[in-house]
Parts: sequence; structure tokens; C-alpha cells
Amino acid sequence: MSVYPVREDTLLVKRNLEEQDLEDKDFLEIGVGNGENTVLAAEKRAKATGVDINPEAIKHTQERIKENDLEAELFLSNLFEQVEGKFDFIIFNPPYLKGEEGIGDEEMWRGGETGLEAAERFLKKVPAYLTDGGKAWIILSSQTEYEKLVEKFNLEQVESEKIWFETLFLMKFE
Ligand SMILES: C[S@@+](CC[C@H](N)C(=O)[O-])C[C@H]1O[C@@H](n2cnc3c(N)ncnc32)[C@H](O)[C@@H]1O
Repeated sequence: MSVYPVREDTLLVKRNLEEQDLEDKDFLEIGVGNGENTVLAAEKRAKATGVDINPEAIKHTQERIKENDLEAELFLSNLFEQVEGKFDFIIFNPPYLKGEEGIGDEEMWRGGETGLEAAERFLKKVPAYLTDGGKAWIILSSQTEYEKLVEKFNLEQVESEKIWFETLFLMKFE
């Protein structure tokens, strides 16, 4: 089992996160993967928490946090199952290709039969974990029927990026 690499979707979140004031904010990343964005949040002095279903991702991110002399709480959790409290800012770059979900090298790219299952479960649960005025970001892909979630959860676009076979959307939920 390996850790999801830094890709275009990671960097789409990252360059927008760089513009955010995160100081002293309660920040949560669901699905830390390579840890790039949780490390950035910790560098920006957020009170950073990160979870993943993949133990390798947690271990890898813990090592990066330590190497950079930063602080973040990192633990295994299936979405919010082990998460307590409320957060000002929650991000999730979910697996969004079509196919069975899981933590194997193939499965970590997949978000269920429609590619939207992991994203939809997140969007249903996220309101209970946001502070008043808090917001959540999620990545969606043109390779799925993402418009259904945009409509259902009233998502607003932060930025989109066309890569050769798809368009990635960074969407906001408030
Ligand atoms: C597309 S990768 C994104 C990784 C990293 N955040 C990034 O932007 O590069 C999705 C990550 O979410 C994790 N994941 C998938 N389903 C999850 C779930 N139900 N709960 C927590 N993490 C999950 C995967 O293990 C993987 O690390």
C-alpha cells in the first residue's frame, strides 16, 4: 500500500489554501494522503487535524510534520467517525474515479460506483462539524456527474482547472 502522490488536485487545493488566513483556526483535512495540505495548514499556524483511512498516509504525514518541526493531530478515521469537535475550515480531496472504494494502490483513487459516494457522504456529514461561519472545500471531477452534488448541497466554485482528460473543480460549502 502506498500514499496518494502530490498531483494537480493536491496543488489546486494548495494554491488556494496559501491565500487563506489560517492562524489559530481549527482546521481539519479528511484524507491527508501525502500530507501536503495539512503540512501547509500547520505552517500557516492553524490548529491542524488530519485523518485518513490509510495508515501509511497517517504515518507519512506524521513524519513530515515532525521533520518540519510543526504540530498537527493525525489519526486514522473513516471520514468523521473518530473526529470530535467543530472546525472553522474542513477540506477533502476525495477519491473520485468510478470503482470500488478502499485503501489499496488502485482503490485510493476510487469513490464508489458513481465516483461520488465518498464526496456525498462527506457533504452530508460536514455541517455537523463546522463552526458558525465555518466553511468546507471539496474537489470534484468532470469525470463524474458532479453537477448533482453541486445542486444538492448548493456548492460554489472556488477555482477550476482543466487537465488533459478532465476538469477539476474546487468547490466551497458554507
Ligand atoms: C485523492 S487522495 C487526496 C490526498 C491528499 N489530500 C491530496 O490532496 O493529495 C484521497 C485521500 O483520501 C483518503 N480517503 C479515502 N476515503 C476516505 C475516508 N472514507 N475517510 C478518510 N480518508 C479517506 C485516501 O486514503 C487518500 O489518502
